[in-house]
Amino acid sequence: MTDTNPSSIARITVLISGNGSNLQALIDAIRDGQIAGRIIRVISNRKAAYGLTRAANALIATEYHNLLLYKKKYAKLAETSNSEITADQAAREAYDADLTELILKDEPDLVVCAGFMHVLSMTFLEPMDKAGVPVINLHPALPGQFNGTDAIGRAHRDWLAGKISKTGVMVHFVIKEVDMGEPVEVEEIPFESGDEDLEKFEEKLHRVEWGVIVRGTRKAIEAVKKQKEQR
Ligand SMILES: Nc1nc2c(c(=O)[nH]1)N[C@@H](CN(C=O)c1ccc(C(=O)N[C@@H](CCC(=O)O)C(=O)O)cc1)CN2
Ligand SMILES: NCC(=O)N[C@@H]1O[C@H](COP(=O)([O-])[O-])[C@@H](O)[C@H]1O
Repeated sequence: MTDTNPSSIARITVLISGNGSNLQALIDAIRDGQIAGRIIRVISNRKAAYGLTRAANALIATEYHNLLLYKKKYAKLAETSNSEITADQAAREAYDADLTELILKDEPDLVVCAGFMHVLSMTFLEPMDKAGVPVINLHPALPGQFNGTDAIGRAHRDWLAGKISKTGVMVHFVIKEVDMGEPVEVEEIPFESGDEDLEKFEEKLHRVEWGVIVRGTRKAIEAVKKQKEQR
């Protein structure tokens, strides 16, 4: 991508699992010219993800990539094989390899995990790295804190227990170790009186996320551009 031609528009693939409010923040930011990019495909690991509807409404290509099909296929294979790895691990690795193929055929410049609730294995990360396509993830916690699922609930409980006084949101590069990749954009959220209600606090945190995912995606695109110009 260079600044003087249309290919300066970054091709972005977004992975989701749910409501898609962060996907919507990206769609709106691109529409408003805040991100020099185009979402070329939205892929969900859950069929009922409302984010698929948001993508379709924005005329973005969508795909449902179904892990269950792989689990059924490899459970059957396991009955007749003495493979070292479990059927579940084989299913996940095959799923991830096919997910990579699905993504790379679109020739994206960047992949954004926006509430993608699936731990990615090396059969995804290695080919993406080899293809030079960075993967970033939005996580509702500060670097090194509350990795994994239910990060918001866990932070909120620790605050109520007097263990912490702040949490936050980050966008980070995706590596094998979940939520341990280099941060790209971080915003702290100090807990305040009135945050005792978890549902209301989650709404406050989601509003912070919508800004962090836009700034983090923009920074990642700038890093990709710089890297390509240095080649
Ligand atoms: N290898 C990596 N994969 C993913 C990362 C990462 O940093 N490294 N980030 C995640 C997103 N994520 C947290 O930000 C996350 C998503 C899902 C899980 C998890 O435990 N998933 C379970 C299924 C849970 C469910 O279906 O509700 C699983 O995959 O078995 C942990 C962290 C994207 N992937
Ligand atoms: N570990 C990853 C994780 O917890 N991601 C979280 O999933 C939600 C997706 O919301 P959305 O579907 O409305 O964008 C967001 O809160 C995001 O931080």
